[in-house]
Amino acid sequence: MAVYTEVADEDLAAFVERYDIGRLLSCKGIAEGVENSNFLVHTEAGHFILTLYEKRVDPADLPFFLGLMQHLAARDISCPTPLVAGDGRMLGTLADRPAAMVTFLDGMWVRRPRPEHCAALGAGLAALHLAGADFPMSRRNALSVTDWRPLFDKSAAEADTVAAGLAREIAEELDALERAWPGGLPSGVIHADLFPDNVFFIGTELSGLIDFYFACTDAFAYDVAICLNAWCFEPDLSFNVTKARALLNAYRRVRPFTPAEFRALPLLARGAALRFLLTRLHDWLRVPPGALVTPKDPLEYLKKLRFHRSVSSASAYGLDA
Ligand SMILES: Nc1ncnc2c1ncn2[C@@H]1O[C@H](COP(=O)(O)OP(=O)(O)OP(=O)(O)O)[C@@H](O)[C@H]1O
Ligand SMILES: N[C@@H](CCO)C(=O)O
Repeated sequence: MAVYTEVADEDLAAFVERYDIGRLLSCKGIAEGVENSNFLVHTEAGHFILTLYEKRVDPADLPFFLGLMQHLAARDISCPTPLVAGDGRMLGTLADRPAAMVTFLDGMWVRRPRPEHCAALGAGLAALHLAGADFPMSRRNALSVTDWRPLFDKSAAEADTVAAGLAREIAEELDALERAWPGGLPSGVIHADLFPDNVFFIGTELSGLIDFYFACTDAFAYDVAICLNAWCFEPDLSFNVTKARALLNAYRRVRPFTPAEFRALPLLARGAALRFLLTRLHDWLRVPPGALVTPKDPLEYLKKLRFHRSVSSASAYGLDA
């Protein structure tokens, strides 16, 4: 579920009136997503998405996220464009939460991506990286290599209740990644959570990228590694090299990899797998009683991590040097 906050009808109508989008006709809560409360708003001017930012989003980061979407949309990246209210602001307050309205994107996310989808994703990701190059703001990645150990510390004592030996395996992986994590790779704005449920398609054509609320400034190839993890494994968690090759080749046709990025890819993929293993483990151990949210399986990412540990070069991902 992702409607944590109920909004009174008159407050919603007053909020919508701040924008030049005609009268409010209807508003429905959206069940998907886990972080924020989202509503589909219909007005005389069309459909929009209203988001109320819940506690995991730091309000200080909102100008970065909203400014980034505005910047990318102006450079032909199909992403939600924040609406600007009559007072010139993109951010308002509704039901005591920071709130914004963005444009609605057509398309659906793909439950079982095929190589064609992975190729479209690769090209879209590279285009996003290029389009973000002149975005003037920056945001530190709050879930990068130096943040993983403090995050793990919160779950270490209970990790073995999820899988025997998990605490030790994560601790060893952390040691290895902290020692070897590459610095100095080409960096800029990355999405950092470009999973299939954040990418809309119409047929095999990519129609939109959403959910920029983990976006930050970090290595481009790390974003690619996140996508390799999220898009290129089968439901039985076997690695699909055809999908990886499609993703990576489409990416590099738009933005070629440097030799250092090429070499770093297996390590970055391990790091990306560990990042999602750790956030999922944290959430798995803290499901609030009675919550309607289904936590995501941390062990899926343990298996992906083990795969990347067995990889010695980017050619295992279908990439020729
Ligand atoms: N601009 C948009 N156009 C169309 N639908 C959208 C848009 N933004 C969000 N949605 C719908 O709302 C759902 C939830 O959005 P989103 O993934 O941003 O929520 P969240 O709670 O922040 O996410 P998550 O749990 O993935 O971090 C999406 O799956 C999609 O169905
Ligand atoms: N994409 C994340 C959750 C939302 O950010 C995951 O699958 O763990």
